[in-house]
Amino acid sequence: MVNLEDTIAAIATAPGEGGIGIIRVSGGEAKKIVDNLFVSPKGKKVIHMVPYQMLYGYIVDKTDGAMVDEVLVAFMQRPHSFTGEDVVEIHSHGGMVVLQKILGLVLKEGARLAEPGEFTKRAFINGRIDLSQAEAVIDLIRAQTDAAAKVAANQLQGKLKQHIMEIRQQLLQVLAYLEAEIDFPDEDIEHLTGIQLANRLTQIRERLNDLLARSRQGKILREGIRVVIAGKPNVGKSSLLNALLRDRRAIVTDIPGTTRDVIEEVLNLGGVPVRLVDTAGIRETKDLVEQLGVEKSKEWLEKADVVLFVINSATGFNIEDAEIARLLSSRHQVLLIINKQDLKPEYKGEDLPEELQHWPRVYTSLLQEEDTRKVEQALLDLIWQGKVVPSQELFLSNQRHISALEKAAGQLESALAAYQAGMPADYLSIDIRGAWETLGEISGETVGEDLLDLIFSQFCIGK
Ligand SMILES: Nc1nc2c(c(=O)[nH]1)N(C=O)[C@@H](CNc1ccc(C(=O)N[C@@H](CCC(=O)O)C(=O)O)cc1)CN2
Ligand SMILES: Nc1nc2c(ncn2[C@@H]2O[C@H](COP(=O)(O)OP(=O)(O)OP(=O)(O)O)[C@@H](O)[C@H]2O)c(=O)[nH]1
Ligand SMILES: [Mg+2]
Repeated sequence: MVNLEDTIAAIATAPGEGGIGIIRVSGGEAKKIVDNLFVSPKGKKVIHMVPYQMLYGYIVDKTDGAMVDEVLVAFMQRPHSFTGEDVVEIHSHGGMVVLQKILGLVLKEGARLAEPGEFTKRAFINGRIDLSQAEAVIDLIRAQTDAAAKVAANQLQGKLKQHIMEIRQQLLQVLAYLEAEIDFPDEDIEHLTGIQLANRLTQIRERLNDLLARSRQGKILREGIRVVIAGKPNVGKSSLLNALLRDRRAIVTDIPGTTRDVIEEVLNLGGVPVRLVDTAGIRETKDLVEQLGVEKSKEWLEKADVVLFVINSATGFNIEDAEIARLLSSRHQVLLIINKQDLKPEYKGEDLPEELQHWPRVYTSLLQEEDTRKVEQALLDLIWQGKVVPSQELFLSNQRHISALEKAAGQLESALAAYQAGMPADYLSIDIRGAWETLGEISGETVGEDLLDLIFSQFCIGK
């Protein structure tokens, strides 16, 4: 456990070529420490820092009186700062030597180097933000697409926090009624009827389920999905990869067995980070290298979220395709790509086995640009399953939060079941209290030190 009494400091900007760099100092001594290093243009040593006003001057190394850099200094007075403590920022030139030198001087004045994520951790511990907002900070920094950044920004704004607070409040109210029931069963105070109680619990559970439905999308935007292109040799898998990437990434020839190794690329599909994987055509083969490729294809199929299963209109669905279909399980989402339609436009998949008929499908000729867009649209439809939540309502993407919501929904479910089985009030209250506690894990009110440390250690230094 790190000491929160210390004044901490770190370089907050990315190391490298930036024009300006920021050293952040937070804690009780922040003002004094920077004051000791800062000299105003008139040579004044002890300066008056006005909160939220930039001061111009120099950082001077007292040991030799040398000017280290020309800087701007900003002071944010507690509790009105990111961490809730006094924060002073030194905005210097961006070079690493200058930044390290100033940081060194700040440490010499008595600050300690901040742990990764310690500024944000302090913001959390001082009640400036809840845990879901702290986690949103990491997500925002790591976001790879616009949409993922939007989800994180919504969460940082406190939209999830708000829901969790309200739901926990509702649970507490129900608990209060139950306690009254348990403690003063005969007295003339307001009791909930059994039906009212069940209604309230059902409402809360519905609210949790509604949040969970939205979280699926948030998670996709945050983590992306893995899309594996599979099929027998020569059906046009690599052509599809190239078309989606708008790039000649993979070798395409009319020789079956062209692709030997998996090819992985990242694609931004309407804001969804898609990890697109082209695989070797799956077939029985005597060629050792190809065999290894086929093994790898099968391994990747296991890991796929979505499979683009490519078949060839000219040959129809044959025994080789059937072998590959057997490798797909109900866990996979499958989009059938019925390719080479230019060779046999009348083929409409009529020979597909009954159990595969329900898969969504696209008819393509990959020699045509607009068919690529048809594949993209079908893929997006499959990913979103026709439900697109307005972007300002997306604020849930983190598996930790999703698991807690699922657990809480389950606890309410079992409270309802207990009610239906006619169990006594104190029995119900155990599950309801459990749900209240589980939701507190999202906001961070009921999590242990270990988990906090784990979460904040994922941050970068200076955040
Ligand atoms: N220079 C700089 N830029 C930055 C940050 C920073 O710390 N320093 N941030 C750091 O992540 C982000 C901005 N986040 C911040 C969050 C709260 C406060 C803050 O001082 N809040 C006070 C005052 C608000 C007000 O005046 O209304 C408060 O909440 O009381 C500052 C920055 C991004 N840009
Ligand atoms: N006529 C026609 N030819 C296509 C179409 N799509 C791909 N091809 C051709 O089919 C051949 C095989 O394409 P690839 O993309 O290499 O096939 P693949 O599935 O990756 O094959 P392997 O890597 O061997 O498994 C190439 O000559 C492509 O130009 C299409 O829609 N129509
Ligand atoms: Mg290929």
